[in-house]
Amino acid sequence: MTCKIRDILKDQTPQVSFEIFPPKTDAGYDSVLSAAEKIAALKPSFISVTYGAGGGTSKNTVSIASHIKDDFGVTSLAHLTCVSSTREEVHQVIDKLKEKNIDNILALRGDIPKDNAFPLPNQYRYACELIEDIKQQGDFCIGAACYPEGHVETEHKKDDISNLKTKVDCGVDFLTTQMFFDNNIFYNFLYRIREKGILVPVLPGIMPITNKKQLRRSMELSGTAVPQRFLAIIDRFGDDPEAMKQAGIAYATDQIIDLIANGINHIHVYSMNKPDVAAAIMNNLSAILKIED
Ligand SMILES: NC(=O)C1=CN([C@@H]2O[C@H](COP(=O)(O)OP(=O)(O)OC[C@H]3O[C@@H](n4cnc5c(N)ncnc54)[C@H](O)[C@@H]3O)[C@@H](O)[C@H]2O)C=CC1
Ligand SMILES: Nc1nc(=O)c2c([nH]1)NC[C@@H]1CN(c3ccc(C(=O)N[C@@H](CCC(=O)O)C(=O)O)cc3)CN21
Repeated sequence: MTCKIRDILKDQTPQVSFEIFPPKTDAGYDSVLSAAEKIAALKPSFISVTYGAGGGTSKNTVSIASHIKDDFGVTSLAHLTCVSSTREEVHQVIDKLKEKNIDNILALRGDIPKDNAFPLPNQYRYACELIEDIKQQGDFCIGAACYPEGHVETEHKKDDISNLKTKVDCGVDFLTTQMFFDNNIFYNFLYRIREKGILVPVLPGIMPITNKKQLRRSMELSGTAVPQRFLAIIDRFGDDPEAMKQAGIAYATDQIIDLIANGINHIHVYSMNKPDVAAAIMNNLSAILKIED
């Protein structure tokens, strides 16, 4: 049985998906798998598995994504980045994904590692080149990333949207957004891209910030604006781990409820490897996720 995310996204009942990252070393493998199992037990619409956040690659993404699908019974979305690999290496990973019958790939350029030369001659430069290769190699459902506040490397927001249109036209089935902490930024972005003819489903990406260190790391990755309302939370609760966790989960829940209230039915949550955070969010939404349109 195939389970393509583009088909899941046709369902108009509110649904939540989660993201996890593979271990940095093999020693962490079992604990990540156990977190994935607990998150899968919450029955999200799918679980995505990153591939070297902040640069680099991961040899465990394919294996974790295949356990999620085959052993834990939840659709998986394997991230694949192309900037830290040769074309040949990328083709080998695509082959492995095909072998394991993984239907969904999030095709990313990837973060540029600090000490690497970029772009390398004859290697990948943009996500759209990766998308073209994935399409040639198999029948995958392809997702890609988009940036409601503009990509950090792009000078003009309008260039970012025209680059996004080029990317989507290469054969993207759905988009996930970079994290944002103010829903108005997302609504505005959605309006602007629809106006430019980008019509694929867009999943807002919500990151529950449950400690101070994570906020710093997330800001480095995304360059996202942090609203005053959220800064006040960090200021007041940042040094009390339990209070910060509760406030971060409540803030993310509030964003999700507002999105669902405004007709956005599929939400991607960057809860990363934290089953307790994922469970708390699901619990906060228990009645809302049963509502039919
Ligand atoms: N869920 C996730 O894991 C997410 C990851 N990211 C990360 O964001 C980074 C960028 O990845 P992608 O969005 O896939 O890259 P991309 O290739 O779509 O865009 C990268 C930059 O190049 C520009 N660009 C794209 N296509 C172009 C073209 N044809 N001509 C000229 N300029 C072009 C874009 O405007 C942007 O500034 C990666 O670090 C990725 O890992 C971002 C959001 C979510
Ligand atoms: N530029 C960019 N690269 C990404 O890989 C990425 C995004 N943006 N935005 C969306 C998601 C969010 N991602 C994230 C977000 C936070 C952490 C994080 O907090 N990492 C901590 C903890 C790691 C650990 O516990 O081992 C870190 O310090 O790296 C990781 C990946 C991955 N994704």
